[in-house]
Amino acid sequence: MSTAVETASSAVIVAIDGPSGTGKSSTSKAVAAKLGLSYLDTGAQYRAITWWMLNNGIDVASPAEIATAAAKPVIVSGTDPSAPTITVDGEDASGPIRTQEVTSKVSAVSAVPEVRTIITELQRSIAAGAEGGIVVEGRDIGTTVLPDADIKIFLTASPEARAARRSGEVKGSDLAATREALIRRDAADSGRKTSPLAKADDAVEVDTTELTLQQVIECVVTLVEEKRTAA
Ligand SMILES: Nc1ncnc2c1ncn2[C@@H]1O[C@H](COP(=O)(O)OP(=O)(O)O)[C@@H](O)[C@H]1O
Ligand SMILES: Nc1ccn([C@H]2C[C@H](O)[C@@H](COP(=O)(O)OP(=O)(O)O)O2)c(=O)n1
Repeated sequence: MSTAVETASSAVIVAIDGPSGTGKSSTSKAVAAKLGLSYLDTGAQYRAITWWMLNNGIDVASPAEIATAAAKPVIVSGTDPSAPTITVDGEDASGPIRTQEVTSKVSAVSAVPEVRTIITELQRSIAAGAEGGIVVEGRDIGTTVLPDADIKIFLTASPEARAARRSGEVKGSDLAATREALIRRDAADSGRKTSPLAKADDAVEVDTTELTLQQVIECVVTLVEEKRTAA
């Protein structure tokens, strides 16, 4: 499998990775909008394939069943940062992929190598087609999907900060339970065999615990602009 992604020479590819709640999606969308780049949420694609498996009677406790079905759903991602979209077999999946059921199963589905091969190819073809450049966010973008990205960022934050951010999104959610669920998902995502959540050696690590979202966005915009000027 080739990892090289060819884009126009002026097109910048930005890879943003990190655990849940570190600010990847909010930062990536804002940076892409500010710099006129496309935007790809790779977590949404893993959520979409998980949603399809759950809807189609696949036993998500069985890696063999998941592997056999992995190529069946047609997942399409819209990459406008001001209105990102995701469809599965032509159906809008943006709402249903965020349910608790999908969140609790997505690590198991995304650990299956056949799933990762298919989704990784899809991600590379989207990045290659983004003529003006793209911000791609996920867990393995800098290490596996786009190892030649022009700039790689790895966002971190304390589990407490991440849990507070996540439970702030859902009215009446239990902070301790959210924290435990986050830690469990991070452990599964970091511990899987195939392209685990990891910082690439050449990624810039940004700890967002004490930063506002605005500060993180400015930091990443500056890093991308410095890179563009140096190129
Ligand atoms: N630096 C920050 N400070 C406070 N809240 C933040 C910060 N970054 C992101 N958030 C909020 O935290 C939540 C999770 O952010 P999100 O971008 O979805 O993270 P991720 O994509 O890494 O899971 C969102 O509600 C977002 O607005
Ligand atoms: N590049 C990626 C992106 C996400 N995943 C998997 C692992 C994650 O727990 C799930 C969901 O990712 P998503 O970014 O939507 O998660 P959160 O926004 O942090 O809740 O998908 C992955 O394995 N590889």
